[in-house]
Amino acid sequence: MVVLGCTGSIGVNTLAIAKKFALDVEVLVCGKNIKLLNEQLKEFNPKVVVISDADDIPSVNHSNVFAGEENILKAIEDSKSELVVNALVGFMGLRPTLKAIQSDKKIALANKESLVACGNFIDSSKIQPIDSEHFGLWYLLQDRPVKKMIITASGGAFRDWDIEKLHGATLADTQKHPNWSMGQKITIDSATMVNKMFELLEARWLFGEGKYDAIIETKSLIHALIDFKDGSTTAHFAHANMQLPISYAIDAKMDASILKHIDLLEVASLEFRKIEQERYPVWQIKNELLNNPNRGVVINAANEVAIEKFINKEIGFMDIHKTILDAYEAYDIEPKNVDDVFAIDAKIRKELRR
Ligand SMILES: NC(=O)C1=CN([C@@H]2O[C@H](COP(=O)(O)OP(=O)(O)OC[C@H]3O[C@@H](n4cnc5c(N)ncnc54)[C@H](OP(=O)(O)O)[C@@H]3O)[C@@H](O)[C@H]2O)C=CC1
Ligand SMILES: CC(=O)[C@@H](O)[C@H](O)COP(=O)(O)O
Ligand SMILES: [Mn+2]
Repeated sequence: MVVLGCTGSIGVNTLAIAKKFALDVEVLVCGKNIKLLNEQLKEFNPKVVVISDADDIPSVNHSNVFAGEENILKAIEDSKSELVVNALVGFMGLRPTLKAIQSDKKIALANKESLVACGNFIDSSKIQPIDSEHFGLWYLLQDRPVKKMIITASGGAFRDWDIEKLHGATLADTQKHPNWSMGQKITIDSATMVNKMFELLEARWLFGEGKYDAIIETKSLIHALIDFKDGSTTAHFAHANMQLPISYAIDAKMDASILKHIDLLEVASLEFRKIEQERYPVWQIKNELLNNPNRGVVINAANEVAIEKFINKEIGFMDIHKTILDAYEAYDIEPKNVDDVFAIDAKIRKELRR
């Protein structure tokens, strides 16, 4: 397989599963973490390696190392593997997703930004979702009429903070996720609830038109629920560990034991909460966005610029919400094709960075 983002949170878990099932790793792609990459190279011995920065090539212990986006795309195209695991973060994951589809590969997709920004132009039949909630929905779906699909949110780092204090929240504060250990960007997205809004769009593109919603389940032990028309609701329970979704994304017929079952007596109780707009202001456009899913490209670009500015201390935490809501109002545009997606993304980034 080809593993994009091998040094990240999903990438490392993917390689743990590759090791467990003795799977062949043909290509490894990462950014700047050359130390971890070199350890992975000793273990997996891929044919091709691609990193982000050409200056780092001499530090990589491999004879076939390339750098930059063009070489990521070439490595996908040239590979013999049938499967590409896309665990890159952000909009930069979109071109590799499109290239993998064009090259007739199956995609194990963690890079939700691909679907958020470009879902209308991506053939979802090629995708097995890695995202835990979408894996949960996929696991629960059966041939029965569905009324509503519900995904859960943890509530993120600030679910119990005084709302007045949120303006002063720092980058370090955003990273204190209550249940999951993940990369920096998704952990910020979890604190703003942007992650859940993205996941509703992701679900819409993966599973089609229908009713979708999200609620907070504070322990992240339930990942998805389906309300069936008959009045039954089923829920997907599993420990908060991405190795389960990754295993199925790599092999949909997975029949091995991956995680321990949850002991409900040990859990004792679960708590559900409504997602409140006061704490998570972006949530006010959730329904509107679900009715206009093509506008995902707008909120994705605005979110990525806002996060950059927040990390650089140019704006405060709550300004991330404001940037997204303002951009959603200012840019009432929808892409008609893939080229439009890239053009709209570039325009919004340029204008918001001014
Ligand atoms: N973490 C999780 O549990 C979940 C993550 N996701 C999604 O999966 C994706 C990955 O998330 P996560 O693993 O947490 O992110 P991380 O930040 O942990 O990892 C990102 C990976 O992308 C690599 N990368 C970044 N920029 C470049 C570049 N320019 N060229 C090549 N490689 C690059 C990084 O390399 P390096 O570190 O070497 O710089 C790293 O390997 C995101 O879209 C996220 O929303 C979805 C569900 C759960
Ligand atoms: C593990 C996973 O799938 C993440 O997307 C997780 O859901 C993030 O946590 P939040 O529920 O806090 O957004
Ligand atoms: Mn998720």
